[in-house]
Amino acid sequence: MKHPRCDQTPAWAALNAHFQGSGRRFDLRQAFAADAARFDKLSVQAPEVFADLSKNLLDDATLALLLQLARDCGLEAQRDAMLAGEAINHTEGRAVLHTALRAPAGFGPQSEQVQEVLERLLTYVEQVRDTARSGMRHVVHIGIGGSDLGPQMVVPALDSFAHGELKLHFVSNVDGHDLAPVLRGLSPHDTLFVVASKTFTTQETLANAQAAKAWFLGQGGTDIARHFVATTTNVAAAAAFGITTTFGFWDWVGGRYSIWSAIGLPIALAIGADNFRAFLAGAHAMDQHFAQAPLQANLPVLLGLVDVWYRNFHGFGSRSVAPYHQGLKRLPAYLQQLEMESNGKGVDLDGNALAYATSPVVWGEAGTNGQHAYFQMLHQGTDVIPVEFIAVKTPNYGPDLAPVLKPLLADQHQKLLANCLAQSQALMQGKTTEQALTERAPTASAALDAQTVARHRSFPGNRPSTTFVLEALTPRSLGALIAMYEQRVFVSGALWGINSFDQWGVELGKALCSALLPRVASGDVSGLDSSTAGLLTRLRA
Ligand SMILES: O=P(O)(O)OC[C@H]1O[C@H](O)[C@H](O)[C@@H](O)[C@@H]1O
Repeated sequence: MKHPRCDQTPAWAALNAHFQGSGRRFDLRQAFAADAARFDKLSVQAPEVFADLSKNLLDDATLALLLQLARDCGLEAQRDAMLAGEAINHTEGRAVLHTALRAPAGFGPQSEQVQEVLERLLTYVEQVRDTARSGMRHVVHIGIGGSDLGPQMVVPALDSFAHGELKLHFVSNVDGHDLAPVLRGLSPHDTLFVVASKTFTTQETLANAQAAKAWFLGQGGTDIARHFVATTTNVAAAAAFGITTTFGFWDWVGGRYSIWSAIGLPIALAIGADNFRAFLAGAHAMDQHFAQAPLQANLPVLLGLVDVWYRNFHGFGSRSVAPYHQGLKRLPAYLQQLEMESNGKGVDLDGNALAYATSPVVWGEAGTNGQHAYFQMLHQGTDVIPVEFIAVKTPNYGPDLAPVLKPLLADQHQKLLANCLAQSQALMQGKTTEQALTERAPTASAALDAQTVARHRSFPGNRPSTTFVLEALTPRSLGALIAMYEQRVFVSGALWGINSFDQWGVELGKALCSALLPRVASGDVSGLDSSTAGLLTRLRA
């Protein structure tokens, strides 16, 4: 069924008028002063994730119009079509059913095959974990993009749940500087290689897998069948490569949504079967919330609506993610693929060029590190960049924490939380020149007059942010958090009327790379543009 594109709806026109009127002049400070209940009204408790949306540029009228936009675009019907397994990835003729991977047995589409692989995978996982001390203690996961970013993000995030004897390594880049240092110091007899590729055709992954296999045999390794496993939808290609132990998944799982499939093998190896099931269960709980909660209390829906409000009306071009948990340091990279590969599209479902913006740039760094690098721009730069803070109430430093560290790290955790709160407060409050004038600036140049210094030291404020709070970073809460982001990306994509589930934009570079590869070897630059020819010649010289 066809649904109206956002810009073809009455709500879109009404939002435009509202933005041109009071919407663009909205002031957070006044909104908080005028309404003591703002936090209560604009915060949502979803499964495992509490979200404070109150520091966003939203008033009742904006929210009502955004919810109307969701209805005008048939968001609920679009959501239900995805969850029911309709082929909503229409350019590839595929369903989009990553939600089926985390549903309990017997629930929804594809359950039987999902459970069959999951059981086999988790049985294998427990065998490897049980014998890690005497068997394979190192796992080298080889994959890229959606076959890498998820495990690479989640394994350190859940470090305190990890098997003490198993060490996980990740190799993705075709650059040998990725593989070489990982293999240095490893020995084939206690190393397991996991070759992860949905298609099993990806240049980088196949090159690294070939090199790993050659290294394994060269170092005296013998049992490829035991030391190499593949996670893929292309079991035949893995077999042709010489890998007989394979855990499959299906074309209705997008690469960037595949963390819940066999691609999650390294996560399951690290945290074990029960914790992996909890990770899936957390995501399923968020799916149920997304499927059932009324739009105005539906967290992924509200987030997606705010994204559209900022991108298309305020014109904000990027969003920064600041997880205040070191374990989540790879979350921004994970979210980059999730959001920018999904929604970085320029045509609607019928292939018509869009007259409005789609995916913002998503970027970030773990807090507090980012504060000492680019937060300057967030506070005083000329662009308004909404920031997303993630705070975790209760830390977990894992087993065997030295007793002397306990009170010290408890204190550090308080500092971490205070920093997180201070940043969103500072973005919102800002500081006027008059306020700055009342303060002494110890490092200010004596040659400058006070007014000039105060202008440099003032902050515009009224800069929006969202803060998510998790009780603790656990397999379950992390599963829910990731699912929340996935569904939110679905929401903005559905309103924009784009296909969030293909990625044709990565193909041209791959094709040109294939054409250039023999030229890099031969030096033949005939017919190339002068820049490419000049660079190629220089790189070969
Ligand atoms: O899993 P693979 O088939 O090896 O693909 C790995 C990655 O490469 C592609 O270029 C896509 O842009 C990604 O969506 C995908 O996750």
